[in-house]
Amino acid sequence: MGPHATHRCKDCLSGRIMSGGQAGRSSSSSGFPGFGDDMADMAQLHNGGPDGPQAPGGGGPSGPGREVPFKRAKRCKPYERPSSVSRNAALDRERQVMSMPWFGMDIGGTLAKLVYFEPKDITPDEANSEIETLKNIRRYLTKNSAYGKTGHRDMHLQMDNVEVRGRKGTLHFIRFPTSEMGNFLELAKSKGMATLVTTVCATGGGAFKFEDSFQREVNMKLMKFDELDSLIRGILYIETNNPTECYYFADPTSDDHCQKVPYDLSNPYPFLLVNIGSGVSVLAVHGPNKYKRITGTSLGGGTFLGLCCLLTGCNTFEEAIELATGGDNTKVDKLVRDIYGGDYGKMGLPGDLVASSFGQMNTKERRANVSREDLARATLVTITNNIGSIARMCASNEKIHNVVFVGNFLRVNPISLKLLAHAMEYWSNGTLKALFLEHEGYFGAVGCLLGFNGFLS
Ligand SMILES: Nc1ncnc2c1ncn2[C@@H]1O[C@H](COP(=O)(O)OP(=O)(O)O)[C@@H](O)[C@H]1O
Ligand SMILES: CC(C)(COP(=O)(O)O)[C@@H](O)C(=O)NCCC(=O)O
Repeated sequence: MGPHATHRCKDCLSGRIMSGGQAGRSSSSSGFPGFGDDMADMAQLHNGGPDGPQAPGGGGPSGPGREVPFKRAKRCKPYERPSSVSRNAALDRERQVMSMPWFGMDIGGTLAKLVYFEPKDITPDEANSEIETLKNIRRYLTKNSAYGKTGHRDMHLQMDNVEVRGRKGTLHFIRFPTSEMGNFLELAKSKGMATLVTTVCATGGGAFKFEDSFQREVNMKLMKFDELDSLIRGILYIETNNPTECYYFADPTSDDHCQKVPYDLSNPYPFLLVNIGSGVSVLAVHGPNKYKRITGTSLGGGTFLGLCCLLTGCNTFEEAIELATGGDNTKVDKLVRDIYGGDYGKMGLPGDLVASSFGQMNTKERRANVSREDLARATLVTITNNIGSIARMCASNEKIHNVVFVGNFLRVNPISLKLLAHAMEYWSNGTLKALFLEHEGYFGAVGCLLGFNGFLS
């Protein structure tokens, strides 16, 4: 290592997922420490090195997981002082990233999640110099709860008085269908986004798929982050900032006694993380920067919605859940008692256990007797039980007791929450605990918004 080389790969520093507050506002060239000349280089490292962004942590579809620390260790390299050209590029990048508005975006297979940071500590000087477009965008986002036909702000999830990149403010949570990306970009353009120098922190498959459209339509650069890194970073940040984020269900099968109980996740490791989005990823998390993707399944939230639309003619997730709420899956599924006439005692299988999902639907008579509601319920139970079963096996293999379920499949979906809670407890004789988080599908978006803090602290 020469005199200008310092070994400062982030992986060699102690694991730190930081809240923005840990980077103050007054000691770098930009006034934001941690966003100094080396930012672009660090960003390159974070994104998987000069060869481009890193792939999700799995070893291929449903394949064996690869240890993330191993992958990173390979990238560990001595820091070299950037040339003046790359220093200028880094400064440009820094200016773009630090200029408001600040967004974190997770563009998934079904939903795009947009987290907007509204600064509340604006000084009079800043307010005076703030351009009108920026003020309008802030007003538009924070005064409305619906955007166009399909954009929604989840006001109940809003987080006030939080610190991001050293600034105090409010986090707003917005979602829209990924299929509406074209309309979103048009709306953003109509609000003057293209006239701002903006870099948006982005994650999820869509950060790659739509990168060119963002540049072309709204002159926005996407700073890409890996979705699983972002997911974990977001969970740790939100959990730290919201004391009532995590909960479990006591007595999940009892209509009368089931209740949501807060759970303290401040010492979370190890935990199994099951992200139920369009598809499902299962991770074993041992530390802020130490996790592996164990497996995944393509039978996820997208499958539930797709099958439900096919079977019932419904058109939205909300409609699908409403139908399922009024349905009875035992008219569709074949239970152990339908086969045994009761329990299969020797193997400990109770009579009311589903033996075969949709197993009754092979006869005309049965098909004639099921409602759309029953079909929706059976679809929901099938997908949920399958995920529960995979989660349980993974937890048992990894010898992990806490299983944290996230992802928008769990949105407005108490049936699946309770089924998962029951399944974990019942099949493990009480050794596994299913935990849930209030911000269900927004962790990736928050995590990538915080991205810099993760490696510049
Ligand atoms: N309003 C909604 N529209 C579509 N799907 C929804 C909605 N709310 C919840 N979901 C469920 O959430 C899943 C997407 O979850 P999410 O975590 O956002 O994953 P992704 O990143 O793959 O889009 C859908 O497949 C569906 O099951
Ligand atoms: C490819 C994905 C990581 C994309 O994430 P998503 O948009 O579904 O949240 C996810 O859909 C997944 O892990 N699918 C399962 C692939 C498998 O292991 O079979």
